[in-house]
Amino acid sequence: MIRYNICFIQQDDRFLLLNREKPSWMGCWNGVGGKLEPHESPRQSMIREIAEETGLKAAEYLLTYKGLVSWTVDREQFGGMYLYSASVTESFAYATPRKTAEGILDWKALEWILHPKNQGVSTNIPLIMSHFAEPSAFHHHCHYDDDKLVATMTVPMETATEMREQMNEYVKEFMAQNGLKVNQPLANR
Ligand SMILES: Nc1nc2c([nH]c(=O)n2[C@H]2C[C@H](O)[C@@H](COP(=O)(O)OP(=O)(O)OP(=O)(O)O)O2)c(=O)[nH]1
Repeated sequence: MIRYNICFIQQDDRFLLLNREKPSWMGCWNGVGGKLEPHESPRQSMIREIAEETGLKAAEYLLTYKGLVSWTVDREQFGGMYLYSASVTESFAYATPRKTAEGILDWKALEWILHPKNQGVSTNIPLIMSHFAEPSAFHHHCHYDDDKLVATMTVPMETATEMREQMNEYVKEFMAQNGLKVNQPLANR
């Protein structure tokens, strides 16, 4: 059910974003991350993805678990990703733009990422990142209809052990509140 992870690597007020070459993501700046491999913990997977996509080693940043992002699409698909931030020290030099096998990496200012008219970042990033300064982990859910983001919610997520249960409950409540129906129990997706 939660098959992906994503990390926003931070240095001062800028974030290292990836513009993937994959047709589905092209032209869209997003965090670093990908799919969890079987038997990997979310954190192990995040460290592996960061290394694969940026070359950064675990000793070079401080990884913080920020919560969960999930989405429902056209009342059919349901997906989720573990959310992390990573901070690198002020003095750490990581030159960009950098062309990698996945696409282009570049530092982007938070102000640019959050700008209301910015269409160059993945749609839900400004919403996710506006909660980044909060000290506790949160769950952000978004619903898309016909490729448009039509409803979102953000709730605090207190403990990792309650995470999956909480997520299902919140999503069911959210779907009901918005008059949306899913055809199968969310847990089986
Ligand atoms: N901002 C944002 N990111 C998303 C959403 N959905 C989603 O999969 N992502 C993230 C998760 C991953 O970090 C990335 C997907 O990358 P990808 O398409 O290259 O993943 P992949 O399955 O090929 O994984 P991999 O080969 O890199 O292991 O995008 C979304 O709705 N919003």
